[in-house]
Amino acid sequence: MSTPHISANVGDFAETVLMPGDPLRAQYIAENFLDDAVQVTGVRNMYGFTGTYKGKPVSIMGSGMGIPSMSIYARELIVSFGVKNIIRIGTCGGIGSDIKIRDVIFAQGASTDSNVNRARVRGTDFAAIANFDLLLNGVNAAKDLGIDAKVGNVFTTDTFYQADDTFYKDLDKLGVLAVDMETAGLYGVAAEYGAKAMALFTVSDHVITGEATPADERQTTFNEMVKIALESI
Ligand SMILES: O=P(O)(O)O[C@H]1O[C@H](CO)[C@@H](O)[C@H]1O
Ligand SMILES: O=c1cc[nH]c(=O)[nH]1
Repeated sequence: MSTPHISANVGDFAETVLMPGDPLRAQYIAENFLDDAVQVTGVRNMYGFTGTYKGKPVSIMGSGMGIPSMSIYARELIVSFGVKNIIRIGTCGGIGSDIKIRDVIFAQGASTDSNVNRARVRGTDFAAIANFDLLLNGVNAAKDLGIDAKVGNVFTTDTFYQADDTFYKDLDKLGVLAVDMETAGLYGVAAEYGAKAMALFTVSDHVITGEATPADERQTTFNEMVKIALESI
């Protein structure tokens, strides 16, 4: 059975799917972290894989960039392939003054400049929040691995290149930790279709200070986040 964007059979995906934005990162994770990983979809080169981690079935699939792309894949995974848990593993821009590049951040909630969650409930402000169990398991896994992760509100934007960069300073005053481009949409889709979702990121750059992770270090910090996500399952 296939959907417009996923060519796979029912049962090809595990109940838990980890989703980085980049499909090549999905492939990297499948090849380096899973046992017996097989590719289960590849429509538009948005690769998805299923294998096991420490004996537990798990899938990894790219989400693409932005709420519309993530929302399409998350909905199809939940509604057509029976996926119960989606864990976004992404990169983000740091906002808070105590946020450093390479930090790991859990998105407890996701504010947004997108209209998708208002559209869900008659124009009201739906609070896009992580599933508590997934969040708790993730935070505990980070602790067990000795990784000092931050937990809090993030901001999901439709606009990677902000016209007015003082915008981030206003978010900082409200205690927002970081910016990404998918999480508020993922949390809304999961709530609408009865699945659990949670997102964690590594900070690739700081949108106020301009500091950025050197390319050769990105893989190491990315690996830590993947390990947290896999250990949390
Ligand atoms: O690294 P990923 O998961 O793609 O996440 C971040 O990187 C992309 C922007 O460069 C956006 O998708 C943003 O959310
Ligand atoms: O969405 C993102 C991700 C990383 N850095 C940003 O500025 N935005």
